[in-house]
Amino acid sequence: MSSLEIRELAAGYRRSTVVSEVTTTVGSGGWLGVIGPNGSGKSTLLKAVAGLVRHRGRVLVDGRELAGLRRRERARLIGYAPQIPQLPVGMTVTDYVLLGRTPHLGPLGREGRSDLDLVAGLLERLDLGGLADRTLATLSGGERQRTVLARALAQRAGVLLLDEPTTGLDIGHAQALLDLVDELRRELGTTVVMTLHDLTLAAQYAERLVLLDSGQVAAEGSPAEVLTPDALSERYAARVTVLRTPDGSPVIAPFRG
Ligand SMILES: Nc1ncnc2c1ncn2[C@@H]1O[C@H](COP(=O)(O)OP(=O)(O)OP(=O)(O)O)[C@@H](O)[C@H]1O
Repeated sequence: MSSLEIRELAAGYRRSTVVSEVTTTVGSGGWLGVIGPNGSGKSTLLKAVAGLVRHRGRVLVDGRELAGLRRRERARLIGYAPQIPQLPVGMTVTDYVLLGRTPHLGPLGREGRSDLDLVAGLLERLDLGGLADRTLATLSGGERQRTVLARALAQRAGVLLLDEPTTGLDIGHAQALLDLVDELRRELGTTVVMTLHDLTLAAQYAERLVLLDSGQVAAEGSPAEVLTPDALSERYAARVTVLRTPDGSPVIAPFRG
Protein backbone atom coordinates (compact mmCIF):
# COMPACT_ATOMS: atom_id res chain seq x y z
CA MET A 1 0.00 0.00 0.00
CA SER A 2 1.69 3.22 -1.12
CA SER A 3 0.53 6.69 -1.98
CA LEU A 4 2.35 8.80 -4.56
CA GLU A 5 2.67 12.57 -4.43
CA ILE A 6 4.16 14.62 -7.24
CA ARG A 7 4.80 18.27 -6.36
CA GLU A 8 5.69 21.02 -8.84
CA LEU A 9 7.59 18.60 -11.02
CA ALA A 10 9.56 19.95 -13.97
CA ALA A 11 11.71 17.69 -16.12
CA GLY A 12 13.60 17.74 -19.38
CA TYR A 13 16.77 17.14 -21.29
CA ARG A 14 19.96 19.02 -21.94
CA ARG A 15 18.53 21.97 -23.80
CA SER A 16 14.86 21.98 -22.93
CA THR A 17 12.33 21.59 -20.16
CA VAL A 18 9.56 19.38 -21.56
CA VAL A 19 7.36 18.88 -18.48
CA SER A 20 6.55 21.63 -16.02
CA GLU A 21 4.39 22.41 -13.01
CA VAL A 22 2.95 18.92 -12.62
CA THR A 23 1.33 18.43 -9.24
CA THR A 24 -0.89 15.44 -8.51
CA THR A 25 -1.54 12.79 -5.89
CA VAL A 26 -2.49 9.13 -6.30
CA GLY A 27 -3.88 7.42 -3.22
CA SER A 28 -2.86 3.91 -2.17
CA GLY A 29 -4.23 1.40 -4.66
CA GLY A 30 -5.28 4.17 -7.04
CA TRP A 31 -4.84 4.07 -10.80
CA LEU A 32 -3.85 7.26 -12.60
CA GLY A 33 -3.81 7.33 -16.40
CA VAL A 34 -1.54 9.86 -18.13
CA ILE A 35 -2.76 10.72 -21.61
CA GLY A 36 -1.88 13.38 -24.17
CA PRO A 37 -0.75 13.80 -27.75
CA ASN A 38 2.61 12.60 -29.08
CA GLY A 39 5.50 14.52 -27.57
CA SER A 40 3.40 16.03 -24.77
CA GLY A 41 5.79 14.69 -22.12
CA LYS A 42 4.09 11.54 -20.81
CA SER A 43 7.18 9.32 -20.92
CA THR A 44 9.36 12.10 -19.57
CA LEU A 45 7.00 12.54 -16.62
CA LEU A 46 7.19 8.82 -15.79
CA LYS A 47 10.97 8.77 -16.17
CA ALA A 48 11.25 11.77 -13.84
CA VAL A 49 9.07 10.07 -11.23
CA ALA A 50 11.27 6.98 -11.59
CA GLY A 51 14.34 9.19 -11.08
CA LEU A 52 15.73 8.52 -14.55
CA VAL A 53 15.79 12.05 -15.97
CA ARG A 54 16.87 15.36 -14.59
CA HIS A 55 14.02 17.06 -12.74
CA ARG A 56 13.04 19.65 -10.19
CA GLY A 57 10.20 19.38 -7.70
CA ARG A 58 9.37 16.56 -5.31
CA VAL A 59 8.26 12.94 -5.61
CA LEU A 60 7.10 11.25 -2.42
CA VAL A 61 6.00 7.67 -1.80
CA ASP A 62 4.08 7.30 1.46
CA GLY A 63 5.45 10.70 2.41
CA ARG A 64 9.09 9.65 1.82
CA GLU A 65 11.03 11.79 -0.58
CA LEU A 66 12.58 9.63 -3.31
CA ALA A 67 15.46 12.01 -4.03
CA GLY A 68 18.49 10.82 -2.13
CA LEU A 69 17.35 7.23 -1.68
CA ARG A 70 19.72 4.46 -2.76
CA ARG A 71 18.81 2.69 -5.97
CA ARG A 72 17.88 -0.54 -4.22
CA GLU A 73 15.67 1.22 -1.71
CA ARG A 74 14.00 3.22 -4.45
CA ALA A 75 13.41 0.02 -6.44
CA ARG A 76 11.49 -1.46 -3.53
CA LEU A 77 9.16 1.54 -3.55
CA ILE A 78 8.71 2.19 -7.24
CA GLY A 79 8.72 -0.11 -10.28
CA TYR A 80 8.95 1.10 -13.87
CA ALA A 81 8.22 -0.61 -17.17
CA PRO A 82 9.63 1.57 -19.97
CA GLN A 83 8.04 2.09 -23.36
CA ILE A 84 11.25 1.13 -25.18
CA PRO A 85 13.34 -1.10 -22.91
CA GLN A 86 16.96 -2.01 -23.51
CA LEU A 87 16.87 -5.79 -23.40
CA PRO A 88 19.71 -8.25 -22.80
CA VAL A 89 18.64 -10.32 -25.81
CA GLY A 90 20.59 -13.47 -24.90
CA MET A 91 18.86 -13.83 -21.52
CA THR A 92 15.96 -16.23 -20.96
CA VAL A 93 12.50 -14.97 -20.10
CA THR A 94 12.70 -16.45 -16.58
CA ASP A 95 16.12 -14.95 -15.83
CA TYR A 96 15.04 -11.56 -17.13
CA VAL A 97 11.85 -11.50 -15.04
CA LEU A 98 13.85 -12.66 -12.00
CA LEU A 99 15.84 -9.42 -12.29
CA GLY A 100 12.71 -7.78 -10.88
CA ARG A 101 13.40 -9.59 -7.60
CA THR A 102 16.92 -8.09 -7.26
CA PRO A 103 15.93 -5.35 -4.76
CA HIS A 104 14.53 -8.03 -2.44
CA LEU A 105 17.40 -10.53 -2.48
CA GLY A 106 19.68 -11.07 0.49
CA PRO A 107 23.40 -10.23 0.68
CA LEU A 108 24.40 -13.27 -1.43
CA GLY A 109 22.05 -12.12 -4.17
CA ARG A 110 20.57 -15.58 -4.74
CA GLU A 111 16.90 -15.98 -5.45
CA GLY A 112 14.93 -18.52 -3.40
CA ARG A 113 11.99 -20.82 -4.03
CA SER A 114 9.48 -18.05 -3.31
CA ASP A 115 11.09 -15.76 -5.93
CA LEU A 116 11.01 -18.55 -8.54
CA ASP A 117 7.39 -19.38 -7.68
CA LEU A 118 6.36 -15.74 -7.92
CA VAL A 119 8.01 -15.42 -11.35
CA ALA A 120 6.50 -18.69 -12.61
CA GLY A 121 3.05 -17.52 -11.45
CA LEU A 122 3.41 -14.19 -13.24
CA LEU A 123 4.55 -15.89 -16.45
CA GLU A 124 1.47 -18.12 -16.35
CA ARG A 125 -0.84 -15.18 -15.75
CA LEU A 126 0.70 -13.29 -18.66
CA ASP A 127 0.43 -16.30 -20.99
CA LEU A 128 4.22 -16.63 -21.07
CA GLY A 129 4.51 -19.97 -19.26
CA GLY A 130 5.47 -21.85 -22.42
CA LEU A 131 8.23 -19.33 -23.19
CA ALA A 132 9.99 -19.42 -19.80
CA ASP A 133 13.23 -20.89 -21.22
CA ARG A 134 13.29 -18.95 -24.49
CA THR A 135 15.78 -16.13 -24.99
CA LEU A 136 14.43 -12.58 -25.34
CA ALA A 137 15.81 -12.35 -28.89
CA THR A 138 13.37 -15.02 -30.06
CA LEU A 139 10.18 -13.39 -28.74
CA SER A 140 7.53 -11.61 -30.78
CA GLY A 141 6.90 -7.93 -30.05
CA GLY A 142 3.86 -8.64 -27.89
CA GLU A 143 5.61 -11.45 -26.00
CA ARG A 144 8.53 -9.13 -25.30
CA GLN A 145 6.19 -6.40 -24.08
CA ARG A 146 4.51 -8.81 -21.65
CA THR A 147 7.90 -10.02 -20.44
CA VAL A 148 8.93 -6.45 -19.60
CA LEU A 149 5.68 -6.08 -17.69
CA ALA A 150 6.31 -9.33 -15.84
CA ARG A 151 9.66 -8.04 -14.65
CA ALA A 152 8.12 -4.83 -13.33
CA LEU A 153 5.35 -6.81 -11.61
CA ALA A 154 7.90 -9.20 -10.07
CA GLN A 155 9.45 -6.20 -8.32
CA ARG A 156 6.34 -5.97 -6.11
CA ALA A 157 6.94 -2.26 -5.53
CA GLY A 158 4.11 -0.29 -3.96
CA VAL A 159 4.00 2.08 -6.95
CA LEU A 160 4.06 0.79 -10.51
CA LEU A 161 4.84 3.11 -13.46
CA LEU A 162 3.76 1.65 -16.80
CA ASP A 163 4.69 3.45 -20.01
CA GLU A 164 2.37 2.37 -22.83
CA PRO A 165 2.10 -1.21 -21.50
CA THR A 166 -0.27 -2.39 -24.24
CA THR A 167 1.80 -1.25 -27.24
CA GLY A 168 1.97 -4.09 -29.73
CA LEU A 169 -0.48 -6.29 -27.83
CA ASP A 170 -3.57 -7.75 -29.47
CA ILE A 171 -6.87 -6.74 -27.87
CA GLY A 172 -7.18 -9.93 -25.80
CA HIS A 173 -3.66 -9.78 -24.40
CA ALA A 174 -4.07 -6.04 -23.74
CA GLN A 175 -7.20 -6.71 -21.69
CA ALA A 176 -5.58 -9.65 -19.87
CA LEU A 177 -2.59 -7.50 -18.95
CA LEU A 178 -4.69 -4.62 -17.64
CA ASP A 179 -6.93 -7.09 -15.77
CA LEU A 180 -3.83 -8.55 -14.10
CA VAL A 181 -2.61 -5.09 -13.08
CA ASP A 182 -6.09 -4.39 -11.70
CA GLU A 183 -6.04 -7.66 -9.72
CA LEU A 184 -2.66 -6.79 -8.19
CA ARG A 185 -4.00 -3.38 -7.32
CA ARG A 186 -6.90 -4.97 -5.47
CA GLU A 187 -4.90 -7.83 -3.90
CA LEU A 188 -1.79 -5.89 -2.87
CA GLY A 189 -2.91 -2.26 -2.95
CA THR A 190 -0.39 -1.48 -5.72
CA THR A 191 -0.67 2.12 -6.92
CA VAL A 192 -0.54 2.43 -10.70
CA VAL A 193 0.49 5.30 -12.97
CA MET A 194 0.14 4.39 -16.64
CA THR A 195 0.51 6.24 -19.92
CA LEU A 196 -1.75 5.00 -22.68
CA HIS A 197 -2.68 6.13 -26.17
CA ASP A 198 -5.72 3.87 -26.26
CA LEU A 199 -8.20 6.26 -24.68
CA THR A 200 -10.94 3.64 -24.43
CA LEU A 201 -8.75 1.34 -22.35
CA ALA A 202 -7.50 4.33 -20.34
CA ALA A 203 -11.10 5.31 -19.59
CA GLN A 204 -12.11 1.77 -18.65
CA TYR A 205 -9.19 0.98 -16.32
CA ALA A 206 -7.86 4.22 -14.82
CA GLU A 207 -9.81 5.84 -11.99
CA ARG A 208 -8.47 9.27 -12.79
CA LEU A 209 -6.79 10.80 -15.83
CA VAL A 210 -4.25 13.56 -16.29
CA LEU A 211 -4.23 15.04 -19.79
CA LEU A 212 -0.84 16.51 -20.66
CA ASP A 213 -0.43 19.06 -23.43
CA SER A 214 2.95 20.65 -24.17
CA GLY A 215 4.27 19.31 -20.88
CA GLN A 216 1.58 20.83 -18.69
CA VAL A 217 -1.58 19.45 -17.12
CA ALA A 218 -4.41 20.57 -19.40
CA ALA A 219 -7.13 18.62 -17.57
CA GLU A 220 -7.41 16.23 -14.64
CA GLY A 221 -10.34 14.29 -13.27
CA SER A 222 -12.45 11.20 -13.82
CA PRO A 223 -12.38 9.70 -17.34
CA ALA A 224 -15.85 11.15 -17.99
CA GLU A 225 -14.66 14.63 -16.99
CA VAL A 226 -11.47 14.56 -19.05
CA LEU A 227 -12.46 12.64 -22.18
CA THR A 228 -14.96 15.01 -23.71
CA PRO A 229 -15.20 15.35 -27.50
CA ASP A 230 -14.36 19.06 -27.20
CA ALA A 231 -11.21 18.47 -25.14
CA LEU A 232 -10.04 15.69 -27.47
CA SER A 233 -10.69 17.82 -30.53
CA GLU A 234 -8.75 20.71 -29.00
CA ARG A 235 -5.79 18.74 -27.63
CA TYR A 236 -5.40 15.99 -30.25
CA ALA A 237 -6.90 17.76 -33.30
CA ALA A 238 -9.09 14.64 -33.59
CA ARG A 239 -12.71 13.95 -34.53
CA VAL A 240 -14.11 11.64 -31.87
CA THR A 241 -17.34 10.80 -30.17
CA VAL A 242 -17.87 9.07 -26.82
CA LEU A 243 -20.05 5.95 -27.09
CA ARG A 244 -21.09 3.46 -24.40
CA THR A 245 -20.86 -0.33 -24.31
CA PRO A 246 -24.01 -2.20 -23.19
CA ASP A 247 -22.66 -2.16 -19.60
CA GLY A 248 -22.10 1.61 -19.74
CA SER A 249 -18.28 1.65 -20.18
CA PRO A 250 -17.02 4.55 -22.31
CA VAL A 251 -15.67 3.96 -25.82
CA ILE A 252 -13.72 6.78 -27.46
CA ALA A 253 -14.55 6.34 -31.14
CA PRO A 254 -12.94 8.24 -34.01
CA PHE A 255 -15.07 9.12 -37.04
CA ARG A 256 -14.24 10.32 -40.53
CA GLY A 257 -14.89 13.94 -41.42
N1 LIG B 1 16.48 11.92 -24.55
C1 LIG B 1 15.89 13.03 -25.03
N2 LIG B 1 16.63 14.10 -25.37
C2 LIG B 1 16.05 15.24 -25.84
N3 LIG B 1 14.71 15.39 -26.01
C3 LIG B 1 13.93 14.34 -25.68
C4 LIG B 1 14.46 13.11 -25.18
N4 LIG B 1 13.44 12.27 -24.95
C5 LIG B 1 12.30 12.94 -25.30
N5 LIG B 1 12.60 14.19 -25.74
C6 LIG B 1 11.65 15.20 -26.19
O1 LIG B 1 10.78 15.52 -25.12
C7 LIG B 1 9.45 15.74 -25.59
C8 LIG B 1 8.50 14.85 -24.82
O2 LIG B 1 8.80 13.49 -25.15
P1 LIG B 1 8.07 12.29 -24.44
O3 LIG B 1 8.69 11.03 -24.94
O4 LIG B 1 8.07 12.51 -22.97
O5 LIG B 1 6.58 12.46 -24.99
P2 LIG B 1 5.36 11.46 -24.98
O6 LIG B 1 4.16 12.25 -24.58
O7 LIG B 1 5.66 10.25 -24.16
O8 LIG B 1 5.28 11.09 -26.53
P3 LIG B 1 4.71 9.82 -27.34
O9 LIG B 1 3.23 9.83 -27.15
O10 LIG B 1 5.08 10.17 -28.75
O11 LIG B 1 5.38 8.58 -26.83
C9 LIG B 1 9.48 15.48 -27.09
O12 LIG B 1 9.54 16.70 -27.76
C10 LIG B 1 10.75 14.68 -27.30
O13 LIG B 1 11.30 14.92 -28.57
